[in-house]
Amino acid sequence: MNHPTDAQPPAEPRPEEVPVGPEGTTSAGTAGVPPVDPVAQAQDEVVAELEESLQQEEDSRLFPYQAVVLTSFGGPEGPEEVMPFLRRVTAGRGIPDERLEEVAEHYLHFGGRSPINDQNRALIEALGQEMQRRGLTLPVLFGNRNSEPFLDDTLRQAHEEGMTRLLAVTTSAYSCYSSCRQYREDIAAAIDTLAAEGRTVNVDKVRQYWNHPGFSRANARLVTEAARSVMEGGGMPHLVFVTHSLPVTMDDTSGPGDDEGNLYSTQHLQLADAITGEVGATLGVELEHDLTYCSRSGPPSQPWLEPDVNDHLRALAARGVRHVVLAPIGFVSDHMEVVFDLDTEAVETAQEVGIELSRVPTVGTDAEFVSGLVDLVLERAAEARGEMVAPPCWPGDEPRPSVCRPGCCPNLRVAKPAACGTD
Ligand SMILES: CC1=C(CCC(=O)O)c2cc3nc(cc4[nH]c(cc5[nH]c(cc1n2)c(C)c5CCC(=O)O)c(CCC(=O)O)c4C)C(CCC(=O)O)=C3C
Ligand SMILES: [Fe+2]
Repeated sequence: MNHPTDAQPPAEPRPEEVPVGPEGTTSAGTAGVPPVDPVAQAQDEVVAELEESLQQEEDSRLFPYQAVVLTSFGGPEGPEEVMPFLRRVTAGRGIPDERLEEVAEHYLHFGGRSPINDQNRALIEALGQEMQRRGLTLPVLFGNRNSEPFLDDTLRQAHEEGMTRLLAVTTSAYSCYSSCRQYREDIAAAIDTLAAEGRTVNVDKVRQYWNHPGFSRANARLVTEAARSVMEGGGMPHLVFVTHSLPVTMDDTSGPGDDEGNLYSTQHLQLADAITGEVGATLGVELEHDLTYCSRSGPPSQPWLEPDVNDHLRALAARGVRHVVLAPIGFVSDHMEVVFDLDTEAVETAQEVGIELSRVPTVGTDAEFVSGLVDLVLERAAEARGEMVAPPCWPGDEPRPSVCRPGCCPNLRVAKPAACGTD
């Protein structure tokens, strides 16, 4: 470990503190060995002790966890992986074949390689660096739901190395079945697979972080930068926020219970409003904004959240809007849904209708976001130790629970066990 720069230098030891060697002699003056300066040696020992106690104190900030697991969707990394990946994602889900072939085309258009795993490896690297900077020594592992490295393999490897209490950080910020419970079901399935091999592993999860400032404020800053450069070019930006569409029934049931619901769309609307207010205040203008959706799938007869981002760009153009800042607040990195559905399709639509589109980057490995994830890890560890925590929130003052409540964001097709919750 490096010496912490802000630590006090060890005090000069007094003569009576100079340690005594095993034979009852101080090491100075031992015959045949060059004389050792007893003061310097004592200082070294004091430093070593100090470092050890610092180390223990540091590790206790993450107690009881032995590793963080970045838990993500996964994606193919070569053309031969595309169809097996898509079949895994859609198993038992009634996605029409035409839709699968169409999605396979999107991947093949990029050489059959999704950027998502590389982006997650970069995030793991950034998380590791930020933890190291703060003197936190936990390993950061990688486990996917739909592609290698699979979550169960990662947990098995961790167990083989003696780790049994892990903390999942997912690459999904909001609340709905696809963004939360489905991850929890896949974590439970991985835990079950290991249990069948006689291995016991516990996994907790950080709260959904749509309103953790590390995520929300980083998004606000990125949108501000994009809007500012449109204004510097003489345009008036119209803010279009975009997220993954869902079947309306999935949005209706997102959240703590049937009577509440619509948590997914509500969270996005609240964040879009808050960011718009923030950008406007920073730039000294009143900006218009809307929330739109992308990446719809499922049969046409099934209603999904609307408006589609492409339809909305056409409608805005018809109203005379010329400059759109497109903010993909629903996504954490520039993966396939962003590079295809937005940077390919939406960009084409904008060109067709004469809109100048400036696409805001996703949070990716933004330092504020990465630092926020480390804060979430520390927060969850403190919570697991039974300490009082004051979870920071923006917008609003309601953090999502890190242990999901019974029945939240239900699986509408089959009931399955889910980890990190009370049901
Ligand atoms: C809310 C949400 C997120 C955001 C939260 C999160 O990040 O988890 C997300 C992320 C992602 N979705 C992804 C890919 C896919 N999603 C699909 C299908 C679906 N997604 C849904 C929702 C979401 N999806 C839904 C309701 C479906 C319908 C079928 C079902 O109910 O499951 C399909 C099947 C084909 C199709 O229908 O398009 C694919 C291939 C990738 C990987 C990208 C890459 O490879 O770079 C990522 C990050
Ligand atoms: Fe998806």
